[in-house]
Amino acid sequence: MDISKSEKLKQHFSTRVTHQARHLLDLWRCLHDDQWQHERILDLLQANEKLLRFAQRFDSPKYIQIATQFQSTLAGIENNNHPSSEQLKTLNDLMLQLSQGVLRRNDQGNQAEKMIVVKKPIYMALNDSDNAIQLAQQMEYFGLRAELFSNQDDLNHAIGKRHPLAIIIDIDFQEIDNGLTIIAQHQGVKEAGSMKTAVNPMIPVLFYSSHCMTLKQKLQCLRLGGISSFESLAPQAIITQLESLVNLVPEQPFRILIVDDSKSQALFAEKALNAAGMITEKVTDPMEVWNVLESFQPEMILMDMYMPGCNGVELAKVIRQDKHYINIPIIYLSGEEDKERQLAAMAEGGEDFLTKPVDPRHLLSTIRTRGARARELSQLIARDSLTGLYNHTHILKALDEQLKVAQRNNTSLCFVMVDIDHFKQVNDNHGHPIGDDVIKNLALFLSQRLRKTDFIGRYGGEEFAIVLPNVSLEDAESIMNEIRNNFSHLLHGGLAAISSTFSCGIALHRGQSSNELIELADQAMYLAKRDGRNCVKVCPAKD
Ligand SMILES: Nc1nc2c(ncn2[C@@H]2O[C@H](COP(=O)(O)OP(=O)(O)OP(=O)(O)O)[C@@H](O)[C@H]2O)c(=O)[nH]1
Repeated sequence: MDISKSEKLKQHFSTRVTHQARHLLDLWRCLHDDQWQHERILDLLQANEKLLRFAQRFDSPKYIQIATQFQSTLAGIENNNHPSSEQLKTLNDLMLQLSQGVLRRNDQGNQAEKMIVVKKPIYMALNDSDNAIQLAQQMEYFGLRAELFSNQDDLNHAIGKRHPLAIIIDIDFQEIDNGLTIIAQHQGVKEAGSMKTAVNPMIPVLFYSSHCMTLKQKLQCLRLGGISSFESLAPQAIITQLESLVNLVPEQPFRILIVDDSKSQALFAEKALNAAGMITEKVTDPMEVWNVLESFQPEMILMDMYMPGCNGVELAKVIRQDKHYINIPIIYLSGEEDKERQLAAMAEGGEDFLTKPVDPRHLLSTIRTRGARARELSQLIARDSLTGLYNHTHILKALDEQLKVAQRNNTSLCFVMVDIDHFKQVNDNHGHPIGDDVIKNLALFLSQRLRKTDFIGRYGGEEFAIVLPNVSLEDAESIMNEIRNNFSHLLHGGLAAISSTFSCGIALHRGQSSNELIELADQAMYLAKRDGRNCVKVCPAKD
């Protein structure tokens, strides 16, 4: 076989591996909204077997190893139908590794492992073709591929042939309300105005209207699978919405600490939570809570009210005195039926009160709702309000944590500083709102182009800091150069349409402390500014 033929075959299998990995990740993601049932496990096993087959033909050791381990862990679950916390942890780690591989780039430096990311296109049907072309161009810089349609027949044909990642459609495409009618046909919803739900999974749709939509129209859009409706074609908002659709990183399972002196009750709660994919740790001696809090780092505590030695309310009070656990939701689970006592217990720091015997569905829905809120809250605390990236404190925390991981596993790590060029002039010449727009676009751009497992933070005003785990200096430089180049083509500020550039300094971790590493990246960035800006410098410098 000649080289080009074998290369072609390799590419063919690499695409299949990527597709199959994405499919497996999708199945895994759906599982988190549901219970672990036998059929679901069989689906996962089947998808994983296929992935293993493709990976073997593509000769990819990394994917073979992930799929083999996934298979043996799943096979262990098959018999008793729901996973233990240990099995959940293993599976989750494997899915995380898989998602890193099929994201935008693979940084192993090994050609055989480099995957081609095939993403479904986005179908775009807008009356304003100039704006559609401009939006499509901007989307391309974010790695999103759009296919444009100027008539309904072509659009219908394309949807019939292949479902896109999403559709962006004018509600008045070609004629009034025609966009809504087209989508209703494809989503299997006949009466757009009724409460009927579609039979098949819906294609995500972003509805656009050049005029102010009525509430009735907005409701129609929602019922037709609309994830958003827009009255402006500003790329940033649209790309942010699309971004959530391509995010493949599996959500981390909830970590719940169960405190109950009754072994059988603790076991009952553990089984119910594990069966819903949550990781648990149980403590039957309340005096042990402190040690487990530290080692397990739970996101929520499910606590019995009456235990020997101390009761749940006292324990909740002590836990809350520690600033690390001040916001941790505590849910009491008890046979206490006296409402007054229940309320008194909640006033002492409990989030909710469930009376035994509790219906497992009630238990799960309480934990999911409280857990999701608690996660949102901690995200808000860790995030910068303008960009949604980690704030200064948390990016440094992420750097410290990742340095420990790199040291423990003997893996590489790069720290990156990014600073927008001549930003003062942007503000002075175009005003602060346009300056803010540039900052937001760069944040979105970095989030889009880097792996979801990288850590991106807003370090200061127009300065960003990035932690790239498992990346060599050469790869980090080439990624940041590609991002720098693409960013310089982006347009910001709507009608003002200005472009902007950034300078970048990268330092490779070689056993330094976090402060030393920051200092090195800063020095490299200084060199980038000194050498004319709009460039990337690395430290240690290349010979
Ligand atoms: N619009 C906006 N401006 C900000 C924000 N934070 C900081 N700035 C501005 O960013 C500018 C930074 O300017 P300088 O540090 O002088 O650097 P520069 O003009 O980017 O020049 P070089 O870094 O040397 O290329 C200052 O004018 C700050 O007021 C923000 O959140 N929004």
